[in-house]
Amino acid sequence: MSASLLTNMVTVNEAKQKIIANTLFLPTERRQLRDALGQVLAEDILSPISLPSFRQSSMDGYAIVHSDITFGGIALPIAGESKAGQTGIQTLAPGTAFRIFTGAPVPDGATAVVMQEHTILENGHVTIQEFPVNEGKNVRNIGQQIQAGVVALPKGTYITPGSIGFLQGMGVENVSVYRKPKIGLLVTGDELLKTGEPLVHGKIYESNSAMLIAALKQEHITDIEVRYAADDLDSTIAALTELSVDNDVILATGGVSVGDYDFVGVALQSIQAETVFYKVRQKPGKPLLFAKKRGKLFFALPGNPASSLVCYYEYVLPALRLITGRRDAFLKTLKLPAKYAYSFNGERDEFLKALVEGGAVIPLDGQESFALRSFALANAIIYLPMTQNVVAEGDLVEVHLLPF
Ligand SMILES: Nc1nc2c(c(=O)[nH]1)N[C@H]1C(S)=C(S)[C@@H](COP(=O)(O)OP(=O)(O)OC[C@H]3O[C@@H](n4cnc5c(N)ncnc54)[C@H](O)[C@@H]3O)O[C@H]1N2
Ligand code: MOO
Repeated sequence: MSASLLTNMVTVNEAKQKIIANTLFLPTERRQLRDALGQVLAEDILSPISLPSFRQSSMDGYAIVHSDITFGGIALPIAGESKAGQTGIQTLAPGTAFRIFTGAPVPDGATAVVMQEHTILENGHVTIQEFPVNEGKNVRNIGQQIQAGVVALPKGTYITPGSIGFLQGMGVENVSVYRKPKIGLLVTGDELLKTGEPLVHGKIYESNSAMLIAALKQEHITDIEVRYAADDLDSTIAALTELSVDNDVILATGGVSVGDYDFVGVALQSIQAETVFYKVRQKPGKPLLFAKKRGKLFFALPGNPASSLVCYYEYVLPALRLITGRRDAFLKTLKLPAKYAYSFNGERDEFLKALVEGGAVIPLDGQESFALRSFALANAIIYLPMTQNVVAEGDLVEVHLLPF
């Protein structure tokens, strides 16, 4: 690896700050609301209508004038019916009741709805057993949820199924959102076999690409171009060059350390990507490299599977979220008591695969960077800075929740 790549190792915090400082929003696009799940609004959405847009009954029962009910047991003649979907405007005369159903328009003049469990129906009359009946009872008012013309959802909102339901309910069809990134994924390593190929001595089944594609899918990112490069400089340069044409973010796995066959760093230099940092004072994932070129981001992830995935969650995922307009870019962080003692004496901060259970966090067995069994069972990562290298049972530790 050439001298200029051997920059000083950065700390975890410095690396994260550099990612924040080097990410720009991707362009926006207009999308059908129903296709915008997992994207971020690039505009304030003003409510085109009030919700509800007419007075609605929230119960099956009888619409009345509440002041008619001066004592319990008053009987009112049933003068009409309002059912959900009814479009004509109806008017209720004082001293009468309307049969009404949930979601139906409350007739003009009616001031309350009495649920049918509080009534007795006999000979075309309804006896109201409730007293007093408060004005507005069981009536959803116009604009009670939201008034027309106000901000329904602000720019920067992450679109969830709840957001889609809310906007759909006010007739919104299209929204402006930040585009999802296109990802180029470079897999390097002469030892790698595809599933189905016979296992021979010295070879392993390639697993990082499936793992990273799955992680991207959890972020609703599916536009992924995968290339494989042999462990030589020319094919690594060729693959990175091709992946840089159409993609916004290029991820490489493997070949980023100092071995004679680790070409990713040099190849990135050859294509004039500017190294932002190389090597982070962390375990696992020390040789992580972050570079950029004309707005495109390059992450060279260490080949060890657990290192790759830790670096994805701690650095790549936040970068992907930042460029797509998300404010909550980093994994959700909380402090929890450790269920078991743990200590280390290395000179790097540690990320531990962990399980949050019953209000505590368990560091899992098998933290080596080649081992994925612990990751397969984990729902969180414990972050231990070097200043907290001895953890006693019950000590509070920083926990990063994995997305599920
Ligand atoms: N002399 C030194 N050697 C190493 C250092 C160091 O500082 N000095 N750092 C070690 C650390 S820490 C890591 S992490 C690894 C990173 O190595 P590379 O990124 O160059 O990755 P490779 O050598 O290509 O592979 C490492 C390991 O992972 C397996 N691998 C790679 N790709 C895949 C894949 N797609 N699917 C499954 N497994 C994969 C590969 O077979 C190796 O076992 O370097 C240390 N060495
Ligand atoms: O930093 Mo490496 O990821 O420990 O094995």
